[in-house]
Amino acid sequence: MKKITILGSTGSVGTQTLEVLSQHPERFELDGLAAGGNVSLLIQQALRFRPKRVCLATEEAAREARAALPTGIEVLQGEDGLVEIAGSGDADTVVTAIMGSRGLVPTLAAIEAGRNIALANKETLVTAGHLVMEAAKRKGVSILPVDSEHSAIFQCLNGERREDVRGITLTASGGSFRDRTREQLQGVTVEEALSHPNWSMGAKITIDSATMVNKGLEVIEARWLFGLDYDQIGVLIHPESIIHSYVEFKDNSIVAQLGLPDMSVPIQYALSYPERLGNASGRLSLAEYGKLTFREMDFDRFRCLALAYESGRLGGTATTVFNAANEVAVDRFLRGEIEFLAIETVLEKVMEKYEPIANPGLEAIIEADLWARRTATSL
Ligand SMILES: NC(=O)C1=CN([C@@H]2O[C@H](COP(=O)(O)OP(=O)(O)OC[C@H]3O[C@@H](n4cnc5c(N)ncnc54)[C@H](OP(=O)(O)O)[C@@H]3O)[C@@H](O)[C@H]2O)C=CC1
Ligand SMILES: CC(=O)[C@@H](O)[C@H](O)COP(=O)(O)O
Ligand SMILES: [Mn+2]
Repeated sequence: MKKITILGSTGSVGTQTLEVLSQHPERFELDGLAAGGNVSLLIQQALRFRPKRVCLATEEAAREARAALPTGIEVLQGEDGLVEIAGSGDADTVVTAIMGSRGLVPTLAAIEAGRNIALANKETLVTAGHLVMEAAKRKGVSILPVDSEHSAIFQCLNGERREDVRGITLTASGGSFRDRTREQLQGVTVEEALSHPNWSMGAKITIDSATMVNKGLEVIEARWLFGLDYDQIGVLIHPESIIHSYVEFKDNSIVAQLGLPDMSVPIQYALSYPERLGNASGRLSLAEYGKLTFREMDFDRFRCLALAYESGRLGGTATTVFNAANEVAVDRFLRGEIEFLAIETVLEKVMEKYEPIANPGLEAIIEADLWARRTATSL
């Protein structure tokens, strides 16, 4: 029986992870759950799955959960509770499904405690990939990708020699506005931006998909997960989201992973690896699709992707700052404070003002993250 802790259990990835667990009760047992403010859903989840401990973001939410849950379920609270739930207990695998760089410190705590990581929270690797990968290597734990593209690459690389890899290509749906010109992006609404053509996901990643920041974060995530140079990581628009990504080898062979756009597959694989388990989700029929289409990435149209590559190539704290500035800009857009196109402007201005630090430790990372948040808020 594999014991699982989920950070971010009430979100899109978190709820789908619990569905995977419920499909395989003979294989998985829940150890801990952590959520932000959705107390009623967390209580329902805890009553159904009976973890040993849960955590909520605030004291008020934790009090409400304590009143509703049996005494056998310990209720923790805040950032300290999150670190405790990630690093103590009996979990074999911690699923990091919190949004944002807030996931970094609990992920490091889980690694230090020897847990394997099923990593959905890409912002963790963008913020401090070198620290996470070094800690994982030192502790001998696996970082198993949940992000669909990285799960695809991970599957394509299975049993292959790294020196035989020429490069990888991450596919991008193009997001909510893929058929619009830049001019047609003036004045788009939050509701329009939240309407993803293929995936149902949390608000922040859906906006990232529309700006193409999501693919930028994924390029940086891939650099750390697979130890590649940025020149070896390409992006291709694939509107159907059926080919989840592919690897090209030096003999010109391309190996791709295909499937319906359904996160239960990569979530389950990260939990069951190296085994594959049955999945009640739909099966892909290529005959039904008939054809799959592709378009060259346009870096002038999707300027944020170019900025992500630039920050990745600068290295050090540049990606920390890129990520934190983006988190603030997306939040401001979602609250109606800035226009959609201003997300890009905020990113450009913050990056222009910043001088990255090479090989930063955790303290320097946290400082850079806070600086970027303050700067992105003030623009
Ligand atoms: N959704 C998807 O299909 C995919 C997502 N990802 C990545 O996975 C991560 C999660 O995405 P997604 O599930 O869409 O996001 P959601 O916004 O749907 O969920 C975020 C989760 O984080 C929780 N949370 C927020 N603040 C805190 C806090 N202070 N302490 C503890 N938990 C907190 C939320 O709790 P609450 O709701 O209770 O406030 C919620 O459970 C992101 O990094 C995203 O990029 C990657 C690939 C696919
Ligand atoms: C499901 C998943 O992994 C998301 O990151 C998804 O890839 C978003 O789609 P696009 O960024 O390709 O629009
Ligand atoms: Mn993805």
